[in-house]
Amino acid sequence: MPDVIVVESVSRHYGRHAEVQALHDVSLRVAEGEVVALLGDNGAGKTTLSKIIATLLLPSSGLVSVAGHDIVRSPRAVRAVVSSVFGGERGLYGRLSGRHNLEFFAALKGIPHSRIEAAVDEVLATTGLRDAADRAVRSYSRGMKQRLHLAVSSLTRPRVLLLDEPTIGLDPSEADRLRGAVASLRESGVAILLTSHQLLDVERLADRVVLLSQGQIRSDTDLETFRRSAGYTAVATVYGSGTPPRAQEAAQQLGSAEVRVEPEGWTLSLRVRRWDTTTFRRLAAILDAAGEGREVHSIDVAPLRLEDVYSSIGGPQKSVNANVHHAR
Ligand SMILES: Nc1ncnc2c1ncn2[C@@H]1O[C@H](COP(=O)(O)OP(=O)(O)OP(=O)(O)O)[C@@H](O)[C@H]1O
Repeated sequence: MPDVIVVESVSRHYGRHAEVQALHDVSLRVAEGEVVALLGDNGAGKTTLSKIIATLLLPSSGLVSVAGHDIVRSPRAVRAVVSSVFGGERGLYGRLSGRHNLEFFAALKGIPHSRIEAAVDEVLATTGLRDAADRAVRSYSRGMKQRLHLAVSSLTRPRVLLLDEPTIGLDPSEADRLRGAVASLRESGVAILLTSHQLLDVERLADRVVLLSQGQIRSDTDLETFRRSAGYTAVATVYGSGTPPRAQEAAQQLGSAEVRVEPEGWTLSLRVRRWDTTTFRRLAAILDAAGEGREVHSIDVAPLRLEDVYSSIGGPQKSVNANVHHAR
């Protein structure tokens, strides 16, 4: 697939004396029909990069092109193929129906009168809003408004969609519907740059994950590699009572371990490289240590979540891998 967004060695600073370096030598590509998730803590530079691609900010140095158009030399051509969805309540007309909002924006975007109806019908279908099309937007749920934003953005059939926190504040089923709408846009070949702190969005939608930290790209991998970079694949939690197991021993044998002791019992949390028979036997040996007077009530094993990967490689670094907490 051809690359639709090409960012090459982009730097951007703010301030009269360039005291804030928001982006430093950033290179990134997004292909047609690809969803790339841009992850990073607050202030990492995500918004700055999105704004540069949307031609709202100029880079201090470096090159950016969108669908073959240079953002500095041909900003109009870029704007014609890029759509941004920042969401929220702003920008929609509450008293008008969803369909009328779309017709209004279609006219504003210069879609010829004869093609407006078909364009509106098409985006209502992709965003799952056909049934609600003739209701006033003020009666829409937050998720429906968010999908209407997406519909407005897709009216001109953009080649690039910049999505910022698309599911924030949505309940799980609304968030799923929104992800469905994004997935169908991706199917139609749109290149999507997704900025989100909701790692479920990333997990469900992204083909690649780019981790930005202090204005620099720390990693750029496919979703699976990103997941593996945490160095473990499962999280096991053991609940029991009596003498707590020794965190240090568990960490040596199994990877990383944390023991929490509470009046009613203890919890052993483990991050294991692999949940297999060797791991299972080692864990059993630790728990079964003779004469320690310990009872195991349950063991939960869950596959690694993206949150765990992010906190282990991108979030605050943990220097200790065996901890004991005593709660009172
Ligand atoms: N207009 C501005 N003037 C000065 N500094 C700015 C300006 N906009 C952003 N910055 C700084 O540039 C850096 C990158 O900010 P940016 O908003 O791109 O980060 P972000 O990753 O989008 O953060 P968030 O997740 O909080 O939205 C931060 O240090 C920020 O304080």
